[in-house]
Amino acid sequence: MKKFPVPALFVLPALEGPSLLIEKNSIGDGFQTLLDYIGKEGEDVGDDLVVLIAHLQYACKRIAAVVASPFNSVLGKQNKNGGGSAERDDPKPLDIVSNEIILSSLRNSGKVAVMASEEDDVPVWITDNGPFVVVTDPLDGSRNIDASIPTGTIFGIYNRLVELDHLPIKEKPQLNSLQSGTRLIAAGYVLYSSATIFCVSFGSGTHAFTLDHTTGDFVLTHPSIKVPSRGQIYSVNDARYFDWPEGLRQYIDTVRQGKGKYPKKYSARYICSLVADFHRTLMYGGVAMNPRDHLRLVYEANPLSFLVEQAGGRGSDGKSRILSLQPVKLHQRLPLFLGSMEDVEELESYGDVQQKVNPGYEV
Ligand SMILES: O=P(O)(O)OC[C@H]1O[C@](O)(COP(=O)(O)O)[C@@H](O)[C@@H]1O
Repeated sequence: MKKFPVPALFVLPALEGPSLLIEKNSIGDGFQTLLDYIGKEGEDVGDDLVVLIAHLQYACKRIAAVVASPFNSVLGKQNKNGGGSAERDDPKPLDIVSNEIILSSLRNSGKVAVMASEEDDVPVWITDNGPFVVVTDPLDGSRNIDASIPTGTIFGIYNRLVELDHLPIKEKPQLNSLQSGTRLIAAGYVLYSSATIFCVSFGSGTHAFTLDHTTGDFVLTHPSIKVPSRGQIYSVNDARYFDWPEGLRQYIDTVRQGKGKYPKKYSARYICSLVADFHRTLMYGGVAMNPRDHLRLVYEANPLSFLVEQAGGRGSDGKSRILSLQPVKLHQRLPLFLGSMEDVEELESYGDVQQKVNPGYEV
């Protein structure tokens, strides 16, 4: 039998059972956990941000436990009392629990001035001298929870705008939260799936850490992720085909037939859970999209665009770079196209790809 050269590997000794083989990372040796990686010997993001990330990862471990709990079936049900608003969908109890878990961790960190959440009408002012502003969708894809389909937490981190400190408490949380995506200092998501993955960027590459349930640590498993410049997968809810504009129909028809710039027939993948669809796109390339005004600029589009750009890809609203858009309101929705540079650029070249018809779909 042909022998393959063994790549540089190191072996993490397991307490019991088979050893766990993990590819040696390209950032350097020794940065095995998320907290190692962002500490002084790693990317050194600064003490304040280390404290914030430590609290955030703790919150996400708690959410991971809640979504996997046998007792979550009640929490997954729709909130019959509403609780949404004109701009927000009705939250499920699990959305609310996740929101509270994140809020309490951010409070405990002492490092956060404002938290703006997809689940709250207005941002919460936490502490005057907290250096950071956190925007978050605490549990995206919660409509999937009863079927145990993956969900995720999305977050973005900005510096607090000290020049706004003199403003009244009614104004400064909102203005701090409406910063353009170009000002993000970090962003990430946590995927709750067969593995729990914490994917983050501090502005120099996108890195993913997988939860090791034996130690409770997020271990670096995907350093310096590069989204392939071209994929062969499109991800969209194509039951909406007849509500799409002509340009988007043409694009999808073209790549399905292998008649696009990349002469291969594309495959479709759509989980209908943004973090899961985005994570797969980061790994395999292609384009993940929601062409109607549904996903939110502040909580979803900006953080994920930051991550995909840091991985060499593109985040677009079908016409422009997402990160360059100035948010005008907190719960602003927009069409979203994320993925491989060449795929997103090719899609944009069809011009008319934003779905204007948005009748309100039941499922
Ligand atoms: O119904 P569509 O247009 O396929 O939208 C699905 C998208 O909506 C989401 O479920 C988020 O919407 P909600 O915030 O209303 O749950 C994403 O996870 C998913 O990608």
